[in-house]
Amino acid sequence: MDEIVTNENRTLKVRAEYVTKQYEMAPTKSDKMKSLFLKTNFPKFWAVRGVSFEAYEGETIAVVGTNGSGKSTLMKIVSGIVPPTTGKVEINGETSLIAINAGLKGNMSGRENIRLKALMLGMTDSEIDEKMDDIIAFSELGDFIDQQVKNYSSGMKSKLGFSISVHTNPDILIVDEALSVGDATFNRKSLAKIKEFQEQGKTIFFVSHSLGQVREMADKVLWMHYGEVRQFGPTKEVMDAYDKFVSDYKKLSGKEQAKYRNDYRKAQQEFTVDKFYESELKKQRKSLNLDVLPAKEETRIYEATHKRHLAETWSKTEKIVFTGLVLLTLFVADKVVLNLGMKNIIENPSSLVTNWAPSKIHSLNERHAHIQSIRNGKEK
Ligand SMILES: Nc1ncnc2c1ncn2[C@@H]1O[C@H](COP(=O)(O)OP(=O)(O)OP(=O)(O)O)[C@@H](O)[C@H]1O
Repeated sequence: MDEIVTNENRTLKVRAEYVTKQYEMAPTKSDKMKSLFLKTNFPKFWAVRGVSFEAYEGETIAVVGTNGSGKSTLMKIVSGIVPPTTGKVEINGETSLIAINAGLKGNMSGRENIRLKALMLGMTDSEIDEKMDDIIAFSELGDFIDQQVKNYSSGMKSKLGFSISVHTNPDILIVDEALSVGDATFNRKSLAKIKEFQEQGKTIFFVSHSLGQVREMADKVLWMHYGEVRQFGPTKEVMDAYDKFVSDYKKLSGKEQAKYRNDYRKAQQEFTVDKFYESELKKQRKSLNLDVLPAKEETRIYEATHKRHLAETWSKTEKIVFTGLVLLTLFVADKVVLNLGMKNIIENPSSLVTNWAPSKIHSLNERHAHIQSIRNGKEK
């Protein structure tokens, strides 16, 4: 991404343009598998519909919205775990996603997970050795650190994930509800850590249902509403509008609420990139007070709104061949090459492609060698 600096001398860290994510509503896991490789007719819907925003160095952005509005999906796209269907996200720096369970391997101990995740995030062995005690102490897991993570409660997993991420010093931190599952003491400590990051000028995204926390911590709020950005701007302005929406919605009768939800869900099913392109053109023409935009700009918007992610353009056969090769590689490499876990890969095989972004290949190969040596050492 080209270095962009605002007139307040702030560097652009994340730019999302016309991002969408389409999911298939497959009822069971095996249906989901089938839909990856065979032609199926499960209904589709758009969990994210044409989201654009920019985030600068030093900004703390809260992502709010009702359940299922697309907050986590958007954060996974920003952190590169899930590819968008169309549109693009440009990142200037290293992201670290803290979500309950994110990137933790259940069949390994907390201590082994610390080493693995830290290696994947680019830390060297000696840096990890140096920070290991601090990470364990911050996580408050005590002797449980040597237990397998699959036996942890969700709060314990969140504490471990949070502790690892804040000690790996990312410059773009994405916290997805991890702040709400710990106990009160841990949450206070986590908030203090986030404030420390704010003072250091990092870019922070956090998903939260705690509206008080949002007002206290965020500079800006991104309000997601049924997959769209309903509003993005200064905290007070957006939160006042959000509070008003919540209180108006609560005043509706049960029947009216159901109609409201159904209308939006229908819009999520009927969304198309073509319709979105047309509405985007109208919006821009109106804001510039023009009947038509310059042809070059209309073409640019067409291409940007229709740009499909590589992983989403593959044919079913290509997916079968690629997945077969990947499963074989993972088997040989003892399933730790990308720290994704089988469940994630089955649910979202294309995440493998995004994690092999060209700029990361060199370091991932190096880290893989490290990881292998840890595994070999452990098995001796
Ligand atoms: N892998 C998936 N396959 C199919 N649908 C999915 C998948 N992941 C998310 N969804 C759907 O996408 C929509 C958005 O989900 P998402 O988790 O992003 O919402 P959210 O705003 O984070 O919700 P919450 O506040 O409840 O955590 C939901 O309708 C969800 O069911």
